[in-house]
Amino acid sequence: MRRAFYPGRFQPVHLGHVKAVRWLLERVDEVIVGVTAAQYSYTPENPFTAGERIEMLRAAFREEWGRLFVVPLDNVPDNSLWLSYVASRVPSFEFVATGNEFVKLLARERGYEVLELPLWERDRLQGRVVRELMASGGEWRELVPPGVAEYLERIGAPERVRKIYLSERVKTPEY
Ligand SMILES: Nc1ncnc2c1ncn2[C@@H]1O[C@H](COP(=O)(O)OP(=O)(O)OP(=O)(O)O)[C@@H](O)[C@H]1O
Ligand SMILES: NC(=O)c1ccc[n+]([C@@H]2O[C@H](COP(=O)(O)O)[C@@H](O)[C@H]2O)c1
Repeated sequence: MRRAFYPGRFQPVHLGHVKAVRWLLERVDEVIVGVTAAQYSYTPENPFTAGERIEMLRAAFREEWGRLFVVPLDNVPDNSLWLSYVASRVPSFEFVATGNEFVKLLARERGYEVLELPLWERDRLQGRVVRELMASGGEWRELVPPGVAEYLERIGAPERVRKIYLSERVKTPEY
């Protein structure tokens, strides 16, 4: 059984994540999706709770669900201990899948094989862009899977993100 650990904050789930998971499922049998920074919510960087992010993942991966483990993981203060902590919380894995250079470094130093994820349309397919579009009243729906857009509307996500950005005085760029 070939398993990859794929970490991300999923704030929110977007079409880049969908591409990444499908790409991975062509190469491994199962993917452990680590919902990181699980202890954070209602902040500009992390507006959604871990539970909400898990609901988004299910909406995005209904067909693939049987081959995924989705595990919420708090961030830990000491980076050198992060992957040991992760290994104690999730099913066993041999690969770490990421496009993030820092995660690659930590993984290689712990002896994991890294699956380097290609990035799709990175200028627009990133969580920060989706959040900023929500905050500024822009068109964010086309950047996420339809089921995720529906879910985000249902929980009032654009309104939440706008209020968080306003209360934290986060500067939103003009789109
Ligand atoms: N456009 C994309 N194409 C492929 N993989 C992506 C894309 N965007 C993010 N990923 C992958 O998903 C993981 C990170 O997910 P995460 O939700 O934390 O990041 P993000 O979309 O860059 O969010 P943020 O802008 O909030 O930091 C990384 O391994 C990254 O390589
Ligand atoms: N010390 C830690 O807890 C630690 C270290 C590295 C990455 N992480 C998490 O993994 C995520 C990796 O995803 P990104 O590719 O978005 O950076 C980070 O956003 C972070 O939440 C946590």
